[in-house]
Amino acid sequence: MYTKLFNTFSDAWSLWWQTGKITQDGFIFTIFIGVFAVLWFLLLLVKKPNKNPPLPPGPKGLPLVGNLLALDPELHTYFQNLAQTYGPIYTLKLGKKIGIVISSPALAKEVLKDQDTTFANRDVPVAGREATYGGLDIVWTPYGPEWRMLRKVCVREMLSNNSLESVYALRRRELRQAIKYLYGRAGSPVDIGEQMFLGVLNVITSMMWGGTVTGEERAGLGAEFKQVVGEMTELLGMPNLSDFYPGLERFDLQGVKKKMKGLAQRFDKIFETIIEQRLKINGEVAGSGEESKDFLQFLLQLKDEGDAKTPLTMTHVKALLMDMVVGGTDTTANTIEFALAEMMNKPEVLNKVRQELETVVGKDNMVEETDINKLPYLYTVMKEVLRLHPALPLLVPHCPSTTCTVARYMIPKGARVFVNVWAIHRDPSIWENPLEFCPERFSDSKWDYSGNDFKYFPFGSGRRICAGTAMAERMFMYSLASLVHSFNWSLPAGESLDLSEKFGIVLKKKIPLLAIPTPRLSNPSLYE
Ligand code: HEM
Repeated sequence: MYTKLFNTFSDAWSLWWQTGKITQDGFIFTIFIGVFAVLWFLLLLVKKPNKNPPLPPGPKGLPLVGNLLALDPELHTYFQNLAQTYGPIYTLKLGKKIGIVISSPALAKEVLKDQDTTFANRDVPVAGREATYGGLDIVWTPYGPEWRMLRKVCVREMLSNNSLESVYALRRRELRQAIKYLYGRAGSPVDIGEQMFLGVLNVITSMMWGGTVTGEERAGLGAEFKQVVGEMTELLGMPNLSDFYPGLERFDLQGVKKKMKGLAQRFDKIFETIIEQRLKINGEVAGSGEESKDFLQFLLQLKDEGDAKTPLTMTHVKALLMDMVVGGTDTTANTIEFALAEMMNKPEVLNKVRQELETVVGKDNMVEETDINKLPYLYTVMKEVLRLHPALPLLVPHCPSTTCTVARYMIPKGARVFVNVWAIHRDPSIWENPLEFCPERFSDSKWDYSGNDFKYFPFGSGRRICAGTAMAERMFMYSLASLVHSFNWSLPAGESLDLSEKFGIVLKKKIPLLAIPTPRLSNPSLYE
């Protein structure tokens, strides 16, 4: 058989040579194709086809460290600048970790809506774990039954509109307290962020366990608590080597873990004391029907009687208290501070808000929370400040639970995904004069922050959307309306307004706003 095949082949060979030049050209072509086919076949054998799509593009990094050395601490602006070069999705190599940065509405939608279940997880940083008893709170618990249980407990019992309605008296009391304090400081500069922080903290702690900070303690403790929460949110946003090289965690080279441990312990001591006192009182009044009706009481009851499949432990109780204190205070207080600063910088906006308040509330009355639904212009101020200074500029980073594809790029399981909502809110292709503070852009109420529009989503979107939106909205509107209605505001002599930001997981003013209140209501007794 081989002889027959050889003969056929050599016959064809001589025929080619004998049929002249054209045949010789054909021969060379055939040889070329043959060699090419063999090489291609060999290549296929050596290199298996790569079915995985590539990672998104990104800046070249150095061996071992990747792009870590180039990171700027002001991550939101740094990420925005890189997006100009690498586009709306890019990769950063952060030591052993892959970071993915998303900066367009279409891709934010793909991550937070189309593939929400996959991305509803967190890559828990060492600082987050240290602050929340090992990540046992709502913010850091992975998506699943435990997270659902924690979120349901908080939203239903504390943060829903119905629960909030039932404790309006607490908010009113705390806000009146704050206004009275400011009245006492008339003519002297006050730290607006600090006072608003204390106001929100008091509302939250009184909703949780009935405790507040008043009188003499107010100034001192306000500053202390604000500093502790501020440092915690700064550590949560800071790039930490222990997150990028898990093997280095035990060395804690930047001291992030140690610092966070110290800060968290300060709150833990308060929580322990309060829980201990409550358990003692509960023992004393058991069965008399005189038990407290606050959030802590509900949690302690749930701990004893809750679902056996997903139990609520004492550690969960403390982690939830930590979430409310850390997640609810700085976010809301910083937003109110930015709003007053932006309005003082644009007196025409401040005057418009004031006029609206004079019409709806009048100079002979203090603002009530029921008034806030009748203040549409103030509402646009809130939306605009949340556009320009979203409290969480990169949301809380998300993390896919499995390797997946976004925009034809591979996003590996466990990557840290930053959605740069700050950059989307300042994108000139979406917003006219994006850097200008202009509440009127929200006049047609086209935009809301329910998480359905990926051009504007200051509270996030999807399963992990902020759990405290209703509370933030009420506290912001009620506090800002009261500040503007009750006082005229001016800067200390020789000071100028600074509107720059400082990055942390929660954005804050680089320079705190110090402003002087001058009472403006008709009757001093209103401030009592
Ligand atoms: C102006 C005020 C606030 C803003 C702008 C804000 C914004 C956000 C954002 C962007 C997220 C992350 C969403 C994501 O990961 O995709 C978040 C999460 C969260 N927020 Fe807020 N927030 C505010 C106030 C509050 C308040 C007052 C509370 C509670 C008292 C609160 C509780 C939470 C919690 C528990 C989470 C974690 C949700 C989860 O992972 O399931 N926030 N918030």
